[in-house]
Amino acid sequence: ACKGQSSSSQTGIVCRITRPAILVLNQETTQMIQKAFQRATYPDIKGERVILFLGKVNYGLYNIQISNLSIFSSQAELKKDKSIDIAIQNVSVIFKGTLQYDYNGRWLLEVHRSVDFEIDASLDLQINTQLNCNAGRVQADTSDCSLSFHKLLLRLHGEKQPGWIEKLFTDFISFTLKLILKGQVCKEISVLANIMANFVQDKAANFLTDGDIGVDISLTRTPVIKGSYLESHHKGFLTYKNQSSSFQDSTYTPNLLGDSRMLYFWFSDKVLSSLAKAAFLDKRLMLTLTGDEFKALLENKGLDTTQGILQKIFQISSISDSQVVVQSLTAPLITCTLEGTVVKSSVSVEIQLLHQDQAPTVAFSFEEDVVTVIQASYEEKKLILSLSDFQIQHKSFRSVATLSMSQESIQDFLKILTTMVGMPVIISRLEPALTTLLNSKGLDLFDIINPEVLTKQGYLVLQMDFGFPQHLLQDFLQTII
Ligand SMILES: CCc1cc(Oc2ccnc(N(Cc3cccc(OC(F)(F)C(F)F)c3)C[C@@H](O)C(F)(F)F)n2)ccc1Cl
Repeated sequence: ACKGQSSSSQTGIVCRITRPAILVLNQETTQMIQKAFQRATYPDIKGERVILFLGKVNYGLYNIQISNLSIFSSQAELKKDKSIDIAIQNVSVIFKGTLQYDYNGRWLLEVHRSVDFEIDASLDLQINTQLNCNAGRVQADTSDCSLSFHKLLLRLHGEKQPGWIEKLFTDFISFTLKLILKGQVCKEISVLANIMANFVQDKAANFLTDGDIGVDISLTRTPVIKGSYLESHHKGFLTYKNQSSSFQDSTYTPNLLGDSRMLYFWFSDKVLSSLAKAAFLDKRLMLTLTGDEFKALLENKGLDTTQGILQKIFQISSISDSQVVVQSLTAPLITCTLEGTVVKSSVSVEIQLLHQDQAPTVAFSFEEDVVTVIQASYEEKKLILSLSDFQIQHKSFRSVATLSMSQESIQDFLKILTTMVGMPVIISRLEPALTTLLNSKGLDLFDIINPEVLTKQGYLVLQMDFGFPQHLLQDFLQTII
């Protein structure tokens, strides 16, 4: 994916990160830069020079290590259609090591000296990061990485340092050191940037996978960088048992999302529909109530179980050995509208009699086509689903017992049963199940601020602010030695 930008970019999901988010994420830049300096290795610097009055001098700086590092500040800004420019000021770092030099002194006396040194450096870093697409994954290109030095001083331990060393350092060694620093630090920054990009990609893929159900989040195009946001476009195709199904969708246009909230996720409703289909195929859209649960539900809705059908039901099936099975007969169809998420599904409800030594038998069963309109919200780290509208289309009813009621009154009763018991129990089971699923992915660890779930014709938008995910950074920093 991505190479050569297939024109019909079938985008199912768009993630937009805006400037306010970049500022929050920038708070952790210093930790990343520190990590890069620490990971970098500094090769020995050896050489020989002819020094006035000393003749040929062999010298070498060995075992160069960082002894301490502090970073003053960093800024990040988005450069339209180009890169994320990160400027880091006043990195002050002290290197420690051993300087060894030897030369043939007067009367051919050989001089070998080894003295510990400290190099006191202060510098600025500029990293202009480009985001590319590589095999459907985000790739960070930080090759435009430059260091500018304010200060680079050599201090020798012990005796006063001979003038010629000072001159050698200033004229030559410092030049080599700057080259080495730039090369090593920028290389580590590139390594870390790509480890991080892979980390996010893998974490995101895991986020959108549960068992055999997954979402293909490979990029459909190179991430877009504008002045006030950056965004990535993903397929959003369903993968079920490793089969991927696609859909035609490129109804996304940038004006559908804003740039005042930190984070936006745009989902085509085809993504939601294919997830519902996978849940159906995975036999997740079924609910079983024990007879007792069913009776309790009826009672606390004030339904009289001594009248009409209910009386018949409880007459035939002694409560304890019966169960109610509710399930989807087809994959629900999900579409998004201004009113909310519309779920069309055909549902069957069976009241089964349980027997000791044989399969349950069905005492009553009925089928309905149900259309529900649902609004979702996320508060106190819990998903909340509220039903705003629904229609019930009665389809069929079967009963082992002969009922002395008209078809009409049976249908009315079933609609009441569905409305007062069926829907609420499905919602009340679905909310915690989805919340548990999200939390199993670690969503509850994120500090999500005032999340909103909006639906428009054909798509759903999640928009939110967030506090820096420290746990994610710690996770990430663990993955790198
Ligand atoms: C889990 C959020 C998500 C990530 C997706 O895939 C990717 C893959 C690579 N990068 C991204 N980015 C968006 C993003 C934003 C916020 C969090 C996040 O992942 C995570 F941090 F929550 C965790 F899962 F790792 C990913 C970044 C991409 O937009 C950019 F910036 F690199 F261009 N998303 C696709 C859909 C969804 Cl809902």
